[in-house]
Amino acid sequence: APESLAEVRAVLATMQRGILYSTLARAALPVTADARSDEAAAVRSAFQLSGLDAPAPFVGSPAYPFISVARTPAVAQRWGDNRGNSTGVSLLDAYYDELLNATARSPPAPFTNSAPLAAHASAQLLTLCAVRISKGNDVALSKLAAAPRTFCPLLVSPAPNATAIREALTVPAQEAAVLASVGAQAALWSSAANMSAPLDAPSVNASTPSAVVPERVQQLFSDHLIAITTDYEVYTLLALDDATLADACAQML
Ligand SMILES: C=C(O[C@@H]1C=C(C(=O)O)C=C[C@H]1O)C(=O)O
Repeated sequence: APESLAEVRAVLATMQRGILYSTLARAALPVTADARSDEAAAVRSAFQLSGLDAPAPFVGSPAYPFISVARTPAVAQRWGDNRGNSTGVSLLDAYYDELLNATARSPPAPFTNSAPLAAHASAQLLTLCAVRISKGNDVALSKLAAAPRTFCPLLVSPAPNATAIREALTVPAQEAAVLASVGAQAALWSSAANMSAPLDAPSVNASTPSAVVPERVQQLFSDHLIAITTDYEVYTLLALDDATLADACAQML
């Protein structure tokens, strides 16, 4: 049987912590224009050389293609997202063209050999993002197992409607909870601790700004990770083979 949704969400929460820590690690390193384009090229080719970068979205099972495919309106619509909120770019491009520059409030000046460290922090961050997205597979299977009456009628149709499937998979309250916790963690973990706070109720020194801009970390999740994770959930259900689908839907009868 698939994992429960609660179990999968606990894994997503753990991935989120890893993504946050990698964001903080990268934010502690220099971001110059040169370093940015050199690093982008190095990280891009590392992902490609890994052999896991597929030419089309969602081809095969490796996690990596999701971060290098531009989420154009056509791609978003293919996975049932008609809300017109496609970014038009890949996560990788958004990271190097926008997010990296805007996330750290005051990156340090370059120092000898800072470039490899910075590239490694980014590669780790992007890898964790790809793994987080790949968990959409488990999320979708647990939702199907928990609510066959909702999903089976949508899936057995000869021409399944991606928009209806996406709507059934989308949980706005959970998205809001994820974004709230991302914002809180980004602020708390990158700020100076309030040393007089009680141990069981940590807080930050409000007079010192956090090292990263929480809204930019939330943007990584709202514009990219949640959207692409949901794409992969839709893909997973559309790609189920007949035997698996019959099995999942048998209990409904
Ligand atoms: C991953 C889930 O599915 C969707 C995507 C979410 C996410 O990426 O965090 C959150 C809620 C759902 O809209 C989930 O329900 O947990």
